[in-house]
Amino acid sequence: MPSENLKVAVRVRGFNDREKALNSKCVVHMDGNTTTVKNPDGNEAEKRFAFDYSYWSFDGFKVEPNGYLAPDNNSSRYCDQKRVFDDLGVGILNNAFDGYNSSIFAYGQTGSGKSYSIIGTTANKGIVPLVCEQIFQRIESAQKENKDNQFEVTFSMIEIYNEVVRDLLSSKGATDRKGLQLHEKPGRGFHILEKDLKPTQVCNYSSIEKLMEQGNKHKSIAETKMNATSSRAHTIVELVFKQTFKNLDGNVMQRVSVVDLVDLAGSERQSKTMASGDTLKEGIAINLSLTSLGNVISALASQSNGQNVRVPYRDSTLTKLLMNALGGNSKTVMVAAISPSDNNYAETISTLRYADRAKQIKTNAKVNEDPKDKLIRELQEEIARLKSSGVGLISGIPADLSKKEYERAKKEMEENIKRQLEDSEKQMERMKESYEHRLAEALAKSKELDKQSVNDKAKICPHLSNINSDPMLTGSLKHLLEYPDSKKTLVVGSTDKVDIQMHGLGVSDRHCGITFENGEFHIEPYPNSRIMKNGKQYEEKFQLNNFDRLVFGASLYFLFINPSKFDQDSEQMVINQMNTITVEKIQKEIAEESGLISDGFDHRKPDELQCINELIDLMPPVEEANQMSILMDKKMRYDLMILNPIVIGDPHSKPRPVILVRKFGTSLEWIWEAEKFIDRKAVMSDFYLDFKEDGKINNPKYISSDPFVDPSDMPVLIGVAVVEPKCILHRIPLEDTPKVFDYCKKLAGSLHVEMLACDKQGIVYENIEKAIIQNPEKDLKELYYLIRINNVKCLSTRYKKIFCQFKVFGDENYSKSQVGNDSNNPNFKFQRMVSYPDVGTNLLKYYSTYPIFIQVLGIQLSNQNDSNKMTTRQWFDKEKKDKNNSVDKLREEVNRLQLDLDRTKNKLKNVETLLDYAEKKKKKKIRTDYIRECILSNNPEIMNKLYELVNKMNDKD
Ligand SMILES: Nc1ncnc2c1ncn2[C@@H]1O[C@H](COP(=O)(O)OP(=O)(O)OP(=O)(O)O)[C@@H](O)[C@H]1O
Repeated sequence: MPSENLKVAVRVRGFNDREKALNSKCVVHMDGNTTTVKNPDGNEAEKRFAFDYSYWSFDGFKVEPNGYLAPDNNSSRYCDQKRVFDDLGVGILNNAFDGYNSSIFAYGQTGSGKSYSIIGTTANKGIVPLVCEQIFQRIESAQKENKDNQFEVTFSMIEIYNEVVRDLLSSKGATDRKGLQLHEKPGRGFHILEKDLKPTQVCNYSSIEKLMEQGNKHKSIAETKMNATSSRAHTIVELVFKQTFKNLDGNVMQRVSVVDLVDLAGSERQSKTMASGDTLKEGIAINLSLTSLGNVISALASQSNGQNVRVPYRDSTLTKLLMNALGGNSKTVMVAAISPSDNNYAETISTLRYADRAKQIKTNAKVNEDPKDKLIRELQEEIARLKSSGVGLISGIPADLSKKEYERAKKEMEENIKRQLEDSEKQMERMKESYEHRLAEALAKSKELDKQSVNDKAKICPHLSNINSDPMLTGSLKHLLEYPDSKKTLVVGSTDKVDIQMHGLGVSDRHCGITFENGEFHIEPYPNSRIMKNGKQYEEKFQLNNFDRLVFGASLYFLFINPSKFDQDSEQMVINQMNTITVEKIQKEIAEESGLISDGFDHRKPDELQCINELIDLMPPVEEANQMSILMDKKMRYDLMILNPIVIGDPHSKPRPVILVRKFGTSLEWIWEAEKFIDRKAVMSDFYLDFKEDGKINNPKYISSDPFVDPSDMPVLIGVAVVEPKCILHRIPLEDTPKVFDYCKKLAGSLHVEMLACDKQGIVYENIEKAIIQNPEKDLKELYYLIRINNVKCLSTRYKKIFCQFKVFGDENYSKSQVGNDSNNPNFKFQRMVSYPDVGTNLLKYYSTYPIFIQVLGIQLSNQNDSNKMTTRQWFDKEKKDKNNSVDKLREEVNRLQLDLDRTKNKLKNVETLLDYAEKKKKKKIRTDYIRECILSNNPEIMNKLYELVNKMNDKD
């Protein structure tokens, strides 16, 4: 079989709710096999890519009554699941029957539609279920044709998270932290030993469906139990397909083909992780596999172009396992899933570039022969050889052999051949037996799965159904609310001694009770447990209604479903509800309830909406980090805030959510960018799992670098000072003492700054009058100046080693002053010469528009350390109480002010009415003591007296 290129398909989905709310524009166009992406900034040419297939699933579809998305008319360009299967899935099926290995892997950012193409939904099945479904249909017809043909299909489902491989079909294996070991075998690459990962034999599609259900369930459990994020995991479904049949010569043949279907982790984290620049993440292989896959693809592409480069398969678990799929014996397809939206432009381009490199890869698939098949073939050859050699020997018996000797040799030979023939036939028989035995086992297992299926029960029984950030995992966990015997309360908790076991951060051993009384379900939270219903936290018992959204602990989301209360076609109703409720919606509800986002959310400007969406996404991990801090008593607190980048001296960025990190009982605090926090949270989770296993914090990995906090000797931003540099365009010297403000816009100190125009040699113009340029637009051809930061006056004594940094037009990196002495008012005498030998319009515009932001940084000193006075939980409780108290105090103050204001308004009104009265009575003057009395009094009787007095007044009074 000649080598062939890896096939690449690109698929663009429709806008999701978030993109619609952001009023996104579609930047992707497809024409034939060409995909074009337009830069939303409009100042770049369109980028074009050509792939084997371009699938337009953006628009032009209708929803059929069973939920299937189909083209809305004959001329529609919409590409549905069937088309993808016809193009890619059928090829995989054919390969499997022809004895070739095949692999398909989906690449793209989170939410771009990878799982949709690979797995799909109940109504819109993807490649995996369709391939599995059709494999059995083909087997059935092949067996009808010839009863002797035997087919065997085994199924396995694994996940790679943080470089660890886990068996998703085993409840124990899915949460085994150490995972499965990879072994290398020459000629076979890396694989997992059968004793560790025993593929399950399957005999029909429904057993695969159930295994996938089970795999998803374990994936959801593993995600919460291990505090991991499913979009960072790679899922590999492997089908091994064996065919045993007689060839035209009547010889028994066996063909084995391996089909790998890979749903890769979201690709966007790769770039963001790298961008966060936090070195601590290297303590854990957050997504080493995806980075390595990129490197392997690049190397293979270079190899295909004739370059002699090493392919770094061994760098990661994923690349080891995909070694064959990518560069060896396999026919491979890659689906690049992209979002149509302008907001995702950068990610889309990066996905398409990745795919573009992948399409250059060449693979070399061969028809596979199973080792057992090889054995059979060898045996048959042996038999043939023996038969023929026997004959040869008989016919070639030396002439000098006596007749007796000849007869004996012939007999011996025949017996030998007979024995060997019997042995080989027995061996073949045994192989057949073991196949039948395994098939019986598979059938028994399939029946077992049937018994376990809670999905059927959930159609009639009230239950809690999980909501996952990966829509594919939503509904994969169901807790039935069944009350055995006289039980009135089902206890929910994290141990195996409760009725409903839930794994997840912040779920206590005994978290809450669910009671069924008078036809209604109620939840009673137990002390210190976090339970939310429809966005609101409850500490008292509350009632459940159909489709209530529940949060247990930090981030376990469930929907309450009581089918007995449905009056219509219940199943469809549940599916419809499930489809509309997402983790994002639940988080939005919580954010609204807590006042983090206010009314009018949907009418905000796209930039603001984007920022709020990012904030909503960060809420669960922030809650999880706080829970881990409590459980490990780390004395740390994480709070979300929106940072206006101008306050940190970055005028070119948009407002964004960041995390304020504080150490209780000290003045230490840090601001972490979202990317850094997300990476750190993954390390914290790993750390936490170690802690949970050992009960103590002793992993040497974290002794020197604690993921919960930054090292105390790391400089932090104290504040920013702003200098207006426009005068330097006129060569007018500037001496200023700008104030330094911190991120809360509080005064943090001041600087002494000078900007002095100079010549090319750095000599300051002495005659200022002569140096001045009236019209820089016309006359300024070159610009040289010195910028000096003479000293900093920092108001707080909680910093040492203070220094400044800034950028001016054209700078890539910051100019840094030297580090000051340990005083908080260091004298730097820092000076830098800035040179522009060619002044252009951009420079003039920049200096006239933007100030220079000088950042002041320093190392924090903690003036007090009361951290250990209380446990982290007590610190949280205290802050909550203090906040409530301060809210109560504020409320009192507001009420008092309101009363004062009402009183003042009344008094003013009295004065106005008195003056109106006087005017009506044609009085030109009014006595001041009457007005004073009017202001002081609020009594109607006195007011009436005043009217009388005014009436009696004459203008001489
Ligand atoms: N071609 C499509 N047609 C209709 N809906 C789609 C299509 N592609 C994706 N979707 C929908 O978009 C959402 C996100 O898709 P999906 O879960 O497949 O993304 P993903 O890339 O696998 O994300 P993750 O990395 O989180 O697993 C899902 O609700 C899915 O049903």
